[in-house]
Amino acid sequence: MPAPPSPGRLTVITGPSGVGKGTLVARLLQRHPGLWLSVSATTRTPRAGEIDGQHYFFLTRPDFEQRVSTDGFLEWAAFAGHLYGTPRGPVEEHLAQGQPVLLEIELEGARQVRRTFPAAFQLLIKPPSFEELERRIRGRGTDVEQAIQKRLARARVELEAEPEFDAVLVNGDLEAAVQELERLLGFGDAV
Ligand SMILES: Nc1nc2c(ncn2[C@@H]2O[C@H](COP(=O)(O)OP(=O)(O)O)[C@@H](O)[C@H]2O)c(=O)[nH]1
Ligand SMILES: Nc1ncnc2c1ncn2[C@@H]1O[C@H](COP(=O)(O)OP(=O)(O)O)[C@@H](O)[C@H]1O
Repeated sequence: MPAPPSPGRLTVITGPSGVGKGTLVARLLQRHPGLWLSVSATTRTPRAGEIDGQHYFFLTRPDFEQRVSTDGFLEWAAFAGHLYGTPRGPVEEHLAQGQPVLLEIELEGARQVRRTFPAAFQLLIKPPSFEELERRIRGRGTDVEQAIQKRLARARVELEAEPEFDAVLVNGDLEAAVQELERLLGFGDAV
């Protein structure tokens, strides 16, 4: 059983698109408001209902590249034709204040964090099956076919990286998965 997230602990959550990372993290944050979730920057266009500064910071590609050149990202990567990055300043500030920090990022970013923050806890979320993953991406209704195809192709690579992770969580039954996530992060039975 891992120790409760110590003050200033960094946790990385990775997993294929549509596996339920956002859903799980939202439930976790509701139950544990002391956790802080990093808001990423991206060059992709907002989906219906996504708010700039809340779900993502939506940047133009030149603005994103400018921030790369000034070392403004803790990590960044290309995914399905767009760029995604973790703004460095807020993460460092929250960690310095002793607050546990969550990053919800794809595989290449997780690998970069493994190099720069080797003490970070790295968790892979898996679907019960590939067919269920595809059902969830399609059922979400947020992506055009081309974006779905890119995400499914990438999903196979991400799932093959399982041995790189400190822990693996299968998101089958949602409530059971939230409880397992709490256990893995050291919250025990606390709700
Ligand atoms: N490396 C990296 N990946 C990110 C970041 N923010 C989000 N991602 C990942 O980018 C991928 C695509 O995210 P998104 O376009 O929101 O699609 P979704 O995963 O299908 O909801 C997901 O795997 C996210 O975890 C980031 O700051 N850095
Ligand atoms: N345990 C689960 N069982 C069934 N559907 C789920 C589960 N977790 C998430 N979903 C659904 O799957 C879809 C993708 O979830 P989402 O959180 O957007 O994934 P991600 O952030 O990993 O791309 C959403 O429609 C969500 O409601």
